[in-house]
Amino acid sequence: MTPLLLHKYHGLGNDYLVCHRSVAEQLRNEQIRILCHRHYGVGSDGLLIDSGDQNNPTLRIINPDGSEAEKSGNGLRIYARYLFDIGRVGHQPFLVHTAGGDVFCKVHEDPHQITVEMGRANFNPTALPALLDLYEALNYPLKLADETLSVSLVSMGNPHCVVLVDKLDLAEVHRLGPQIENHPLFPRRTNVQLVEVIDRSTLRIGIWERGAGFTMASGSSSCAAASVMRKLNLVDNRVNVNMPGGQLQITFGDDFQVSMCGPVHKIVSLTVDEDCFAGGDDALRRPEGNVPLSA
Ligand SMILES: N[C@H](CCC[C@H](N)C(=O)O)C(=O)O
Repeated sequence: MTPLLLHKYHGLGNDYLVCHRSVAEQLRNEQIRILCHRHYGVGSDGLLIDSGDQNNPTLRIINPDGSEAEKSGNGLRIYARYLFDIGRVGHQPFLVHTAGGDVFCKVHEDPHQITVEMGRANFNPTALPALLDLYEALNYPLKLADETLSVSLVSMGNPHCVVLVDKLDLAEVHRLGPQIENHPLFPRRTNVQLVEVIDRSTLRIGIWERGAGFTMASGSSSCAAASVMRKLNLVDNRVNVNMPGGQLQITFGDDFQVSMCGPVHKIVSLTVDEDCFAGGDDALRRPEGNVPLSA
């Protein structure tokens, strides 16, 4: 086994491990999940795999539950900064391939600031996918076990279900997030955002990520929430999205082309000891967050 060299970065507290595909190819899906575990591994909201070749940067995104995401906004900003740090790119905009579409990234003169052209917000439910034969699903009544919610669906290359609320309550994100993430309407599950409109240029959002759960921030969620609020004419073309981890700036071009700008910070480069995996898959049956009294 060649050394398992990893790099850890975060975008507004949405933290990711980054590795070259030559490292990822040595890892089983269960081992990636252990690496993401907050107590038995390095801990992260996912693994970013530097795929493609020297001149065709390609990003794969693995969630902590082992599922693969089509796109990640914070992940793309982190990947762009990683490519800058290893000297693969400079300050000129460059193309990155993802399963959710090709995007242009730009590392600013201050390399803590990265802009990503995230593509066009797609309001057609089949783009998520969602099992709805509708052209758009805005203010759609989504039936849950104990209630019906008014939701709006949008794809940023990955799926999003946006819930407009009068006042953001993060406890509601924890309560509703898993129910919506796993709703049968979404054959590949979905990311979830609860959104409070502060004014026509400011949102507060809470995020429940597909395959990751509650996160401090999410780039594609910020784009999704802002796009739905723009579609509903509740915000203008420049929106500051506030999350527990901080703020991203979202800007709309023609036809709901979405641009996202925000920070990235590097935490550490490290080599993982193989002993990390010696405990087998037991770690995957252990709690991640605050350990419950009945553990
Ligand atoms: N869990 C997400 C991918 C990461 C999204 C988020 N971290 C971002 O910054 O966009 C999904 O399965 O679609």
